[in-house]
Amino acid sequence: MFFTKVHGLGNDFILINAGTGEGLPDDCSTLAREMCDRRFGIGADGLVLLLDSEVADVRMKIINSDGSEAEMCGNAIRCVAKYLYEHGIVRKDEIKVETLAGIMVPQIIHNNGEVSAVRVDMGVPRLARADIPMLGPVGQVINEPLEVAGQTFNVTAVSMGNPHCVIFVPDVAAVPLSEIGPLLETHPSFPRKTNVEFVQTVSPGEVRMVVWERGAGPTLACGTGACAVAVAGVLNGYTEKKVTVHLPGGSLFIEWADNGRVFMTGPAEEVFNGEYTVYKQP
Ligand SMILES: N[C@H](CCC[C@H](N)C(=O)O)C(=O)O
Repeated sequence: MFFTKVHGLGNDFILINAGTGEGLPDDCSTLAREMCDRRFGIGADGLVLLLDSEVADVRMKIINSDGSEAEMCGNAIRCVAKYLYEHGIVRKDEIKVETLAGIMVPQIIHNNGEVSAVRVDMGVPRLARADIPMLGPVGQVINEPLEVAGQTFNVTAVSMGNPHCVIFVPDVAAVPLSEIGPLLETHPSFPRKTNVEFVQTVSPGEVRMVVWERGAGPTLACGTGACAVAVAGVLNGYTEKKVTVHLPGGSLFIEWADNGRVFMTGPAEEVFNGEYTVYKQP
């Protein structure tokens, strides 16, 4: 099985151009867990399968390193767009990608004859509690107290097709991410679990965040998470609708446009190609 290793700001993926899906196992969750294992496999935050689509240029199936399938992935879709363009598979500046969160439209950004970045229309954020999904009364979840391990966090919930629990703090460096992240990820208020973002406002146009991802744990970057953070910042009155989001792996530029849609701009890198053959011991 041939693969390409890609990343967006260090949020890394194994990308397989799978076409009809022939040759893939029925259970891709186990394949993802094995391939993503950083000791016994290739190592990655997730497995991205490119499949034929009847409604878009390609269908993107995202499987986290724990084997769970995600509705959408911001860093991966930038990598997918650049891969499709540079390999001549879809030689268009606007590429339609079918995902469980809907059809996303990454745009190739050129500079000096090269692909310098990808700008993605990430669609309209879902803010109704039921659409996150999150348990509780009808309405939005903005700066709402949530009890975790005897502590109370004020959370803002945003869905970019996948769920995000955003918490503003004075200093992200002081957040015990590995302790609190998994507790929030699996909090009973989130029936499909959630991604968890802690954010420090630097200025109305700049924030710093760390992320504990659903199904992957701490990652260097999260594209949908950066979008959720940008939306939460506006909802709480902390930031403007155009914001630079600094993550441990680098920065993304997010705009919540007047038409209600969120746009994310950032880099995508192809690192190496390989062939994955499982040699089961006899
Ligand atoms: N772990 C996420 C999927 C990957 C999202 C992230 N890597 C991104 O760049 O958006 C989830 O289960 O919702």
